[in-house]
Amino acid sequence: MSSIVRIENVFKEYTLGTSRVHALKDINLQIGNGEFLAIAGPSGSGKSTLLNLIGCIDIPSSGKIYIDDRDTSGQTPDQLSELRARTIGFIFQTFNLFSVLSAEENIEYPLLQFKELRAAERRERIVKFLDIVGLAEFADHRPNQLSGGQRQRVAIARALATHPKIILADEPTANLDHKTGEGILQLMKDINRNSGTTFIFSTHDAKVMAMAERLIRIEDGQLVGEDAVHT
Ligand SMILES: Nc1ncnc2c1ncn2[C@@H]1O[C@H](COP(=O)(O)OP(=O)(O)OP(=O)(O)O)[C@@H](O)[C@H]1O
Repeated sequence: MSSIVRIENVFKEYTLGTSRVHALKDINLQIGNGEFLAIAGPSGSGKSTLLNLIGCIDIPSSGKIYIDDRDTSGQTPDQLSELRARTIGFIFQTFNLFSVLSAEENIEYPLLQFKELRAAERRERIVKFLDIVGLAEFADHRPNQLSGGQRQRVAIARALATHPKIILADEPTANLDHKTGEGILQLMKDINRNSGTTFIFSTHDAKVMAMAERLIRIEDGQLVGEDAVHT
Protein backbone atom coordinates (compact mmCIF):
# COMPACT_ATOMS: atom_id res chain seq x y z
CA MET A 1 0.00 0.00 0.00
CA SER A 2 1.52 3.36 -0.95
CA SER A 3 1.54 6.16 1.62
CA ILE A 4 -0.88 9.02 1.11
CA VAL A 5 0.41 10.79 4.24
CA ARG A 6 3.98 10.69 5.53
CA ILE A 7 4.92 12.60 8.68
CA GLU A 8 8.58 12.79 9.63
CA ASN A 9 9.94 14.17 12.92
CA VAL A 10 7.17 16.74 13.23
CA PHE A 11 7.09 19.17 16.13
CA LYS A 12 4.49 21.87 16.67
CA GLU A 13 4.80 24.62 19.22
CA TYR A 14 2.42 27.44 20.01
CA THR A 15 3.34 30.58 21.84
CA LEU A 16 0.75 31.69 24.37
CA GLY A 17 1.83 34.99 25.87
CA THR A 18 5.24 34.27 27.31
CA SER A 19 4.81 30.50 27.58
CA ARG A 20 5.33 27.86 24.90
CA VAL A 21 3.01 24.95 24.36
CA HIS A 22 4.60 21.85 22.83
CA ALA A 23 1.49 20.53 21.09
CA LEU A 24 3.27 17.83 19.04
CA LYS A 25 6.63 16.25 19.83
CA ASP A 26 8.53 14.25 17.23
CA ILE A 27 5.62 12.66 15.40
CA ASN A 28 6.46 9.98 12.84
CA LEU A 29 3.58 8.36 10.99
CA GLN A 30 2.75 6.86 7.63
CA ILE A 31 -0.82 6.44 6.48
CA GLY A 32 -1.54 4.18 3.54
CA ASN A 33 -3.86 5.05 0.70
CA GLY A 34 -7.34 3.76 1.54
CA GLU A 35 -6.88 3.42 5.31
CA PHE A 36 -9.70 4.00 7.83
CA LEU A 37 -7.73 5.39 10.73
CA ALA A 38 -8.66 6.87 14.10
CA ILE A 39 -6.49 9.16 16.18
CA ALA A 40 -7.47 8.70 19.82
CA GLY A 41 -6.38 10.65 22.85
CA PRO A 42 -7.59 12.74 25.76
CA SER A 43 -8.56 16.40 25.48
CA GLY A 44 -5.55 18.60 24.76
CA SER A 45 -3.37 15.69 23.60
CA GLY A 46 -2.80 17.16 20.13
CA LYS A 47 -5.40 15.44 17.92
CA SER A 48 -6.73 18.62 16.33
CA THR A 49 -3.23 19.99 15.86
CA LEU A 50 -2.20 16.81 14.04
CA LEU A 51 -5.30 16.87 11.81
CA ASN A 52 -4.74 20.56 11.03
CA LEU A 53 -1.18 19.82 9.94
CA ILE A 54 -2.25 16.90 7.73
CA GLY A 55 -4.95 19.16 6.29
CA CYS A 56 -2.40 21.88 5.47
CA ILE A 57 -4.46 24.32 7.56
CA ASP A 58 -1.36 24.88 9.68
CA ILE A 59 2.35 24.16 9.23
CA PRO A 60 4.76 22.32 11.54
CA SER A 61 7.37 24.17 13.59
CA SER A 62 9.84 21.61 12.28
CA GLY A 63 9.77 18.29 10.45
CA LYS A 64 8.24 17.29 7.16
CA ILE A 65 4.78 16.33 5.97
CA TYR A 66 4.23 14.70 2.61
CA ILE A 67 0.70 14.53 1.21
CA ASP A 68 0.23 12.30 -1.81
CA ASP A 69 4.04 12.32 -2.19
CA ARG A 70 4.24 16.10 -2.20
CA ASP A 71 6.46 17.79 0.33
CA THR A 72 4.25 20.45 1.89
CA SER A 73 7.15 22.41 3.38
CA GLY A 74 8.33 25.32 1.32
CA GLN A 75 5.06 25.59 -0.59
CA THR A 76 3.39 28.97 -0.90
CA PRO A 77 0.02 29.54 0.80
CA ASP A 78 -1.59 29.45 -2.67
CA GLN A 79 0.02 26.12 -3.50
CA LEU A 80 -1.10 24.73 -0.14
CA SER A 81 -4.67 25.88 -0.63
CA GLU A 82 -4.70 24.30 -4.10
CA LEU A 83 -3.38 21.03 -2.63
CA ARG A 84 -6.01 21.24 0.10
CA ALA A 85 -8.86 21.96 -2.31
CA ARG A 86 -7.98 19.11 -4.67
CA THR A 87 -6.81 16.44 -2.24
CA ILE A 88 -8.57 16.86 1.10
CA GLY A 89 -12.16 16.94 2.31
CA PHE A 90 -13.05 18.14 5.80
CA ILE A 91 -15.76 17.07 8.23
CA PHE A 92 -16.16 19.01 11.48
CA GLN A 93 -17.79 18.20 14.81
CA THR A 94 -20.05 21.24 14.46
CA PHE A 95 -20.96 20.33 10.84
CA ASN A 96 -20.09 23.86 9.59
CA LEU A 97 -22.89 24.10 7.05
CA PHE A 98 -24.12 27.44 5.72
CA SER A 99 -27.44 27.99 7.45
CA VAL A 100 -28.91 30.05 4.59
CA LEU A 101 -28.12 27.41 1.97
CA SER A 102 -30.07 24.23 1.29
CA ALA A 103 -28.44 20.79 1.55
CA GLU A 104 -27.73 20.71 -2.17
CA GLU A 105 -26.37 24.26 -2.20
CA ASN A 106 -24.06 23.40 0.68
CA ILE A 107 -22.74 20.43 -1.29
CA GLU A 108 -22.33 22.54 -4.43
CA TYR A 109 -20.48 25.33 -2.65
CA PRO A 110 -16.93 23.87 -2.68
CA LEU A 111 -17.41 22.82 -6.29
CA LEU A 112 -17.83 26.43 -7.41
CA GLN A 113 -14.10 27.05 -6.92
CA PHE A 114 -13.29 24.60 -9.73
CA LYS A 115 -13.83 26.58 -12.90
CA GLU A 116 -13.53 23.46 -15.05
CA LEU A 117 -16.66 21.94 -13.48
CA ARG A 118 -19.74 22.88 -15.43
CA ALA A 119 -23.22 23.15 -13.94
CA ALA A 120 -24.27 19.76 -15.32
CA GLU A 121 -21.35 17.99 -13.68
CA ARG A 122 -21.92 19.83 -10.40
CA ARG A 123 -25.54 18.69 -10.49
CA GLU A 124 -24.52 15.12 -11.22
CA ARG A 125 -22.24 15.09 -8.19
CA ILE A 126 -24.86 16.67 -5.91
CA VAL A 127 -27.41 14.03 -6.89
CA LYS A 128 -24.89 11.20 -6.54
CA PHE A 129 -23.58 12.18 -3.11
CA LEU A 130 -26.97 13.14 -1.67
CA ASP A 131 -28.05 9.65 -2.66
CA ILE A 132 -24.96 8.00 -1.12
CA VAL A 133 -25.64 9.68 2.23
CA GLY A 134 -29.35 8.80 2.02
CA LEU A 135 -30.68 12.35 1.75
CA ALA A 136 -32.07 12.48 -1.79
CA GLU A 137 -35.42 13.63 -0.44
CA PHE A 138 -33.90 16.42 1.63
CA ALA A 139 -32.08 18.26 -1.15
CA ASP A 140 -33.90 21.54 -0.60
CA HIS A 141 -33.91 21.46 3.20
CA ARG A 142 -31.85 23.97 5.11
CA PRO A 143 -29.66 22.81 8.03
CA ASN A 144 -32.21 23.94 10.64
CA GLN A 145 -34.76 21.66 8.99
CA LEU A 146 -32.48 18.66 9.45
CA SER A 147 -31.47 16.55 12.47
CA GLY A 148 -27.86 16.51 13.72
CA GLY A 149 -27.18 13.20 12.00
CA GLN A 150 -28.68 14.47 8.75
CA ARG A 151 -26.55 17.62 8.95
CA GLN A 152 -23.42 15.52 9.34
CA ARG A 153 -24.53 13.48 6.31
CA VAL A 154 -24.75 16.69 4.27
CA ALA A 155 -21.25 17.56 5.49
CA ILE A 156 -20.00 14.13 4.39
CA ALA A 157 -21.57 14.60 0.94
CA ARG A 158 -19.99 18.05 0.72
CA ALA A 159 -16.58 16.62 1.66
CA LEU A 160 -16.88 13.85 -0.94
CA ALA A 161 -18.16 16.03 -3.77
CA THR A 162 -14.71 17.40 -4.65
CA HIS A 163 -13.42 13.80 -5.06
CA PRO A 164 -10.71 14.15 -2.39
CA LYS A 165 -8.16 11.42 -1.76
CA ILE A 166 -8.28 12.02 1.99
CA ILE A 167 -11.15 12.92 4.29
CA LEU A 168 -10.22 14.45 7.64
CA ALA A 169 -12.83 14.42 10.36
CA ASP A 170 -12.16 16.10 13.72
CA GLU A 171 -14.44 14.44 16.30
CA PRO A 172 -17.21 13.84 13.71
CA THR A 173 -19.56 12.28 16.24
CA ALA A 174 -18.95 14.61 19.21
CA ASN A 175 -22.28 16.40 18.80
CA LEU A 176 -24.37 13.32 18.04
CA ASP A 177 -25.99 10.74 20.27
CA HIS A 178 -24.33 7.30 20.29
CA LYS A 179 -26.69 5.61 17.88
CA THR A 180 -26.55 8.43 15.34
CA GLY A 181 -22.78 8.64 15.75
CA GLU A 182 -22.42 4.94 15.02
CA GLY A 183 -24.56 5.38 11.91
CA ILE A 184 -22.29 8.19 10.72
CA LEU A 185 -19.19 6.07 11.32
CA GLN A 186 -20.74 3.13 9.50
CA LEU A 187 -21.57 5.38 6.55
CA MET A 188 -17.98 6.68 6.47
CA LYS A 189 -16.72 3.11 6.60
CA ASP A 190 -18.98 1.99 3.75
CA ILE A 191 -17.77 4.91 1.63
CA ASN A 192 -14.16 4.06 2.51
CA ARG A 193 -14.68 0.45 1.39
CA ASN A 194 -16.57 1.36 -1.78
CA SER A 195 -14.50 4.28 -2.97
CA GLY A 196 -11.07 3.69 -1.43
CA THR A 197 -11.04 7.23 -0.03
CA THR A 198 -8.68 7.48 2.95
CA PHE A 199 -10.42 8.51 6.19
CA ILE A 200 -8.53 9.97 9.15
CA PHE A 201 -10.64 10.94 12.14
CA SER A 202 -10.09 11.91 15.75
CA THR A 203 -12.15 10.75 18.66
CA HIS A 204 -12.19 10.16 22.37
CA ASP A 205 -15.25 7.93 22.16
CA ALA A 206 -14.43 4.24 22.75
CA LYS A 207 -17.26 3.04 20.50
CA VAL A 208 -15.96 5.13 17.63
CA MET A 209 -12.42 3.85 18.23
CA ALA A 210 -13.74 0.32 18.00
CA MET A 211 -14.96 0.98 14.47
CA ALA A 212 -11.56 2.05 13.18
CA GLU A 213 -9.39 -0.31 11.20
CA ARG A 214 -6.26 1.23 12.58
CA LEU A 215 -6.05 3.15 15.82
CA ILE A 216 -3.17 5.37 16.85
CA ARG A 217 -2.99 6.83 20.32
CA ILE A 218 -1.65 10.24 21.19
CA GLU A 219 -0.91 11.56 24.66
CA ASP A 220 0.67 14.85 25.59
CA GLY A 221 1.73 15.49 21.98
CA GLN A 222 3.39 12.12 21.43
CA LEU A 223 2.30 8.93 19.69
CA VAL A 224 2.16 6.34 22.43
CA GLY A 225 0.97 3.25 20.68
CA GLU A 226 -1.01 1.66 17.97
CA ASP A 227 -3.70 -1.01 17.91
CA ALA A 228 -4.55 -3.03 14.88
CA VAL A 229 -8.31 -3.36 15.03
CA HIS A 230 -9.89 -6.35 13.38
CA THR A 231 -13.27 -5.73 11.83
N1 LIG B 1 -3.79 28.10 18.52
C1 LIG B 1 -3.26 27.66 19.66
N2 LIG B 1 -2.53 28.46 20.45
C2 LIG B 1 -1.98 28.02 21.60
N3 LIG B 1 -2.09 26.76 22.04
C3 LIG B 1 -2.81 25.91 21.31
C4 LIG B 1 -3.43 26.29 20.09
N4 LIG B 1 -4.10 25.21 19.57
C5 LIG B 1 -3.86 24.21 20.44
N5 LIG B 1 -3.11 24.61 21.48
C6 LIG B 1 -2.64 23.77 22.59
O1 LIG B 1 -2.00 22.64 22.06
C7 LIG B 1 -2.34 21.45 22.80
C8 LIG B 1 -3.01 20.43 21.85
O2 LIG B 1 -4.31 20.92 21.49
P1 LIG B 1 -5.28 20.18 20.47
O3 LIG B 1 -6.44 21.08 20.22
O4 LIG B 1 -4.50 19.71 19.31
O5 LIG B 1 -5.75 18.90 21.34
P2 LIG B 1 -6.96 17.89 21.10
O6 LIG B 1 -6.40 16.54 21.43
O7 LIG B 1 -7.52 18.09 19.77
O8 LIG B 1 -7.97 18.34 22.23
P3 LIG B 1 -9.60 18.31 22.22
O9 LIG B 1 -9.99 16.88 22.21
O10 LIG B 1 -9.94 19.02 23.50
O11 LIG B 1 -10.01 19.09 20.99
C9 LIG B 1 -3.20 21.91 23.95
O12 LIG B 1 -2.37 22.12 25.06
C10 LIG B 1 -3.78 23.23 23.45
O13 LIG B 1 -4.08 24.08 24.52
